[in-house]
Amino acid sequence: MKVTETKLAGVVILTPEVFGDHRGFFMESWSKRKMEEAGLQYDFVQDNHSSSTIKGTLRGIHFQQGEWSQAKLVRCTRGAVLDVAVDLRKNSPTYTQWVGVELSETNKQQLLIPRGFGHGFVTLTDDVEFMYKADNYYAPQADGGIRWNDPDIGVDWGIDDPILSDKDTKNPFFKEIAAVLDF
Ligand SMILES: Cc1cn([C@H]2C[C@H](O)[C@@H](COP(=O)(O)OP(=O)(O)O[C@H]3O[C@@H](C)C(=O)[C@@H](O)[C@H]3O)O2)c(=O)[nH]c1=O
Repeated sequence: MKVTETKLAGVVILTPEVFGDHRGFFMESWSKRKMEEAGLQYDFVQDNHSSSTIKGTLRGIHFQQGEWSQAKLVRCTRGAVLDVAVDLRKNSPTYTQWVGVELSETNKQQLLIPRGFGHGFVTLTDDVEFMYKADNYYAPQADGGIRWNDPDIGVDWGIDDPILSDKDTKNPFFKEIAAVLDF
C-alpha cells in the first residue's frame, strides 16, 4: 500500500497493491495492520455504500459536528468521482482549504479524511458506486453541511449544475455557520 500526502495534513491517498491475472484482480481493500504500519490509527465502526445513477451527481459538502465527527476512508468501486475534502479544523494552517482527488474503479485509490473535514464528491461517470468506512456512527442530530458552491470555500467541481439532494440545495453558506463549527 502506497501512502501519498496531500497539501492538507492528515488527508492521504492510499494506493493498494493490485494483483491482476487472467481471472481479474485481487487486492486488500482495507488492512488495519497495514494502515497502522503506515502510522494511520483509525477505529472504523461503520461501512457505507451509495449509488449515483447519473454523471454530475454531487453529494456534499457534509460533516458531523463535535463528538460525532467522523474520519472516513472512501473509495469508488464503479465509475469515477472527484472526491473533495475541506479543512474545517479551526486551528489548522490550511483552515478552509480543500483538496480534490479523482477516485475510480480503475485507479482503485482511496482517500483518508480525518475528523474535522467536510467531505463531498461529484460523479464523473454514470452508475457510480461509492463505498466508505467511518470511525463514528451516523448521528442525524449532528449532521451538517455547507453549500456545495460556497464562494468562501471555492471548490472547483468542474460542473455548474449538478444533481443534488433536496437537503444539499439548502445547506447553509460557510460564513453563516463558521462561528459555531467546533472542530
Ligand atoms: C450518511 C447516512 C445516511 N443515512 C440515511 C439518511 C437518509 O435518509 C439517507 C440518505 O442520506 P443522505 O442524503 O445524507 O446521503 P448522502 O448525501 O450520500 O450523504 C453522505 O454524503 C457523503 C458525501 C458523506 O461524506 C457521508 O458522510 C454522507 O454525508 O440515508 C443513514 O441511515 N446512515 C448514514 O450514515
